[in-house]
Amino acid sequence: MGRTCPRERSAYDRGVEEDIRRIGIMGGTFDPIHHGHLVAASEVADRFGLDEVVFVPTGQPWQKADEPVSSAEDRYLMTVIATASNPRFQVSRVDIDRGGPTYTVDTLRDLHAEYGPKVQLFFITGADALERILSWKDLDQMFELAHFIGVTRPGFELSDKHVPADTVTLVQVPAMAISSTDCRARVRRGEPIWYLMPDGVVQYIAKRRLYQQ
Ligand SMILES: Nc1ncnc2c1ncn2[C@@H]1O[C@H](COP(=O)(O)OP(=O)(O)OP(=O)(O)O)[C@@H](O)[C@H]1O
Ligand SMILES: O=C(O)c1ccc[n+]([C@@H]2O[C@H](COP(=O)([O-])O)[C@@H](O)[C@H]2O)c1
Repeated sequence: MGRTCPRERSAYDRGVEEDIRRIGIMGGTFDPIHHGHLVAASEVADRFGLDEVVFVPTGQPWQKADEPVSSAEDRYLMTVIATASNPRFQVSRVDIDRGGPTYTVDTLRDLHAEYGPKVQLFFITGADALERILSWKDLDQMFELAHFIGVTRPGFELSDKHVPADTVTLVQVPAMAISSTDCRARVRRGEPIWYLMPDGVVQYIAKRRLYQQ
């Protein structure tokens, strides 16, 4: 693993005005959201002294175009349910409401426009997504709009060799061997998903009969 540090806030505070808000962005398809996402966001918020973390469900995840994805409204509501109890967690509809394929460069532009100039954005991404980041749209502009934080994920190597120097910080988070793919397969097979995600999300999946086939 490359550069890591147990507490990152001081490094990023240098030269930063006191009244600048530090906002984490946790983008994902969240089909469904699970405790791997929530633990990663919580851990990064603590290490980087973030004022809040905004969860941003994708509109159309263009790199998952070959896979069936649940409706944006179901994924948005599950994300709201999962984050509701944490006062520092918010959910944004920017990627859903923009329409079309979701590109992180647009997410960051829209959130900068919404939050105004006195904000610093930190985009949180798991090791698997970081591996593929060079395939994302308008990389140079994207890296100018936020600092990227790559987090560990069981089964994947966390490396910053895919990104330009100084654009990403790597962070170890408690290992949660959970994926949305596995959660969907469990529902299909009639296996429990309790405790892999917040109870309200388990109940929402049952109520809406998601992932039955
Ligand atoms: N268990 C986990 N630990 C750390 N990061 C995770 C974990 N699960 C997902 N992430 C990260 O959260 C972000 C959103 O992930 P996503 O919504 O695609 O979930 P997923 O579990 O990877 O879904 P799928 O299995 O459908 O691909 C990505 O950056 C991903 O790397
Ligand atoms: O910008 C891109 O081209 C791009 C390509 C693939 C994924 N992303 C973003 O990466 C985040 C995780 O995506 P996913 O598909 O792993 O759920 C989510 O915020 C996506 O919008 C972004």
